[in-house]
Amino acid sequence: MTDTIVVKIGSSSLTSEEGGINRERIAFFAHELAALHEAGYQVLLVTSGAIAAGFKKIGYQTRPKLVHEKQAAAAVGQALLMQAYQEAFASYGSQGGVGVAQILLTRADFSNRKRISNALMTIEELLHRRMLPIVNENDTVATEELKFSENDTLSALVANLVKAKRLVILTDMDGLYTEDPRKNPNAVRIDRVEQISDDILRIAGGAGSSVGTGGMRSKIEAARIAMRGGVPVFIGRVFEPGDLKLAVSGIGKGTYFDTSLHNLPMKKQWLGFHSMPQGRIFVDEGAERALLDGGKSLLPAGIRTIEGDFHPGDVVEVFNQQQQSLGRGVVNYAAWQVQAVAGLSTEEVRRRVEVARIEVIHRDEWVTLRA
Ligand SMILES: Nc1ncnc2c1ncn2[C@@H]1O[C@H](COP(=O)(O)OP(=O)(O)O)[C@@H](O)[C@H]1O
Ligand SMILES: N[C@@H](CCC(=O)OP(=O)(O)O)C(=O)O
Repeated sequence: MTDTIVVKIGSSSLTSEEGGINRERIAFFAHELAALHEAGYQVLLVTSGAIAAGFKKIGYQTRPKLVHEKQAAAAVGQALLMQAYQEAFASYGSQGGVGVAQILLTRADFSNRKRISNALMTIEELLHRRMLPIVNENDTVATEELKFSENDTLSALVANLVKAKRLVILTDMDGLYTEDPRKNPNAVRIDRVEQISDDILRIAGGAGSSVGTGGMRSKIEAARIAMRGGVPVFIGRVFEPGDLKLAVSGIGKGTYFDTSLHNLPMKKQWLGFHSMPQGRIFVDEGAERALLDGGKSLLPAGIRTIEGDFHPGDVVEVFNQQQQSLGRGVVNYAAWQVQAVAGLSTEEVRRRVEVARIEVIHRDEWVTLRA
């Protein structure tokens, strides 16, 4: 079955603070999405930006606050937004680009079985015909939603509806930080979240920029909805060509909310969630790739340094050179033995130490903690 990716782009990434569409950014995102489509994925875009795109044209100085004004601005802006996407997608590649379709939904539609099954059938037919559906809220009728005015929840509902492989929520920040980086520049990014606890919701704070409205909080709440539906989520930034593909493949600039660990066999769940690592092993790029992408075992050749005093059978945590945790595994070596053979070839290792298995961590005893 073809994998489906739902990408949500917020107002702050598409429009300027003063209002109006940022055509350069739309062209950039359209080409990123088209590249994903061309790579064989089924791609759906959930886009905001109608109000932000339309309010100036209708004569408001700043983003309107009253519901009927927002609705009027969105009615003007939605057409401008779609026109900008049409043009941008059509200009992709040399084959006449990628065809797009407009879908307008309200959250209430999701609680009406008939309406939502109609929406799903439409979307499936569009994807089958290799069109790229572009979804926004139907702001003309969605008064309740407009008060909260954010598309994050909508994107999670859409991702669950189409059983997406991943929901990618793009914004102007490269992920969830320990605090709002606009307020505290020393805040640190959280690379991975396995469970959306109250602490995580607390650090997400309130609403964000002046053109966007949901802030980080609504993105985290959306991530929770998607994760409950079994869809892993990425929240982050796509800024340079190729960034979207990286985000989809698990190495993007942002925070991953992953449900995959919940589907692991009991033994690996224990390894990932509950074990107490006795040491840390730092590996080079080759070993990182072998562990994350290749499903391979960890050999001494890829090890740079270690910390802690562990023994065969203990659990250790493995890090890359950027100090990011890659996962955990059961070691077959004592700390002193790893120290003695780090960076050496298998042949050399056999000459220097006597161990039960040549792999420092066998792949069957390994669990990846990065997406
Ligand atoms: N803990 C946090 N980590 C990252 N960003 C945060 C955090 N708390 C609040 N924010 C704010 O959330 C904003 C993104 O939300 P928003 O402006 O609504 O974006 P969008 O229009 O893309 O949906 C960021 O610009 C940032 O200032
Ligand atoms: N549906 C409306 C509002 C969406 C909105 O501002 O959402 P977001 O930028 O995701 O917080 C629009 O397109 O302007």
